[in-house]
Amino acid sequence: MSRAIVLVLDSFGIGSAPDAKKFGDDGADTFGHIAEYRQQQNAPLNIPNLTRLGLLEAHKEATGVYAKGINKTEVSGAYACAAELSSGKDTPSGHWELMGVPVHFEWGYFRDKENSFPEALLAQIVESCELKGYLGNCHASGTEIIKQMGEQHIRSGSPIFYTSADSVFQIAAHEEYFGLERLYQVCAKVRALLEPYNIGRVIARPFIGESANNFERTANRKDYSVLPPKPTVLDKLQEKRGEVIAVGKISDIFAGQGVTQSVKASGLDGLLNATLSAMEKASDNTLIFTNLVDFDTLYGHRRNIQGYAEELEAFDQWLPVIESAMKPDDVLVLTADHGCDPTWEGTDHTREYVPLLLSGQKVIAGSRGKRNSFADLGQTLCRLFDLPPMEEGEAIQLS
Ligand SMILES: O=P(O)(O)O[C@H]1O[C@H](CO)[C@@H](O)[C@H]1O
Ligand SMILES: [Mn+2]
Ligand SMILES: [Mn+2]
Repeated sequence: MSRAIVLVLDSFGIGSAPDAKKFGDDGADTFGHIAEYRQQQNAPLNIPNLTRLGLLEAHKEATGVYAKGINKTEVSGAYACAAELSSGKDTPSGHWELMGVPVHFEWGYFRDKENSFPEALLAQIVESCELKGYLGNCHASGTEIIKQMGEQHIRSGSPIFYTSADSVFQIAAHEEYFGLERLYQVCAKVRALLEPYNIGRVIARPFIGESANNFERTANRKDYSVLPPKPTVLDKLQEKRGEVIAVGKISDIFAGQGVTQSVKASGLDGLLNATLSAMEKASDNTLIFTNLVDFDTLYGHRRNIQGYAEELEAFDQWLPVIESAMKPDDVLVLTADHGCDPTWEGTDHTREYVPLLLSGQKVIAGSRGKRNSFADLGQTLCRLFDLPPMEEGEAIQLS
């Protein structure tokens, strides 16, 4: 009997995927470009533990070249790169596919950059949420739009609606002036009104502060996702009386489906401390599933290369701590849900390969090649937990 600890470094892509061109992302490489930037700064990325677990080799499998400036070491884990089958490069699709359920249908999108939302929908929202009006109604970066419209929002009481290349409806509002609970209520209503539009997520984006110079988003972000289209590994494990401990955003991403315990935490240290406490308590037959959101939200979307690099170095330092909390049969998995290259144009995700780095006492080191789908991880977990196989994905050989 085993336990698996799956850490999703949200947005940590390792090179443009075979179908990246379709997304305008040919040449994107979140990891490779961060490494290149740091080499140019004469401060090469210091990630000895990720390197030991096979990150450099997985990136080379994906791109054909080694990331710049990083010293190679002997690899002690199994490593692969995986392409995505799902139609979109969004967070729910990436996570569901990792758990064995790629998204084969097309999401609805609000593609217009301005006046993005249909008028009929906006009218319904205003009426059912008893709003005076709304601001935004465009594609935007969440931190920029609160700078631009936050003060007007406080004066008018109208929430800020925006979207992106993802299938999302995002609502920013001030935690105190508008009220956090009221924002959540509005999001829940919008979630229901979006039914005919096939939209993946509504995201509540609360913020605090008094003026454009000091508005700040808080950890009270909440995602209202639709249910995964089919049962995932989480459901299968739960059926077999296994435990699924979801840390951070994971429970929201699966709309609670298949989760037996949800632990909320924020920040890299907060999320990894919560993961460690789960590792201390969890019995056999448990999946501990953690999403590390800051890579994406604070650095990828903000196109903050140096911030992303430092977060990677901080994460690397955590790895020996996590490894020392592992039991002999535990398997640790490091992966990602899509890319978000901080050197790329715009502020959206990038279509990339993700790393699959598997380690633990029973894992034999070495390459596991290029995988066609993130769902190979789901199939691997099914085998590890002795569950019936998923419809998609090929299990990765551990030993
Ligand atoms: O710019 P912010 O608000 O961080 O939003 C980003 O986060 C959302 C979820 O990943 C994406 O749709 C993108 O728009
Ligand atoms: Mn994501
Ligand atoms: Mn994102």
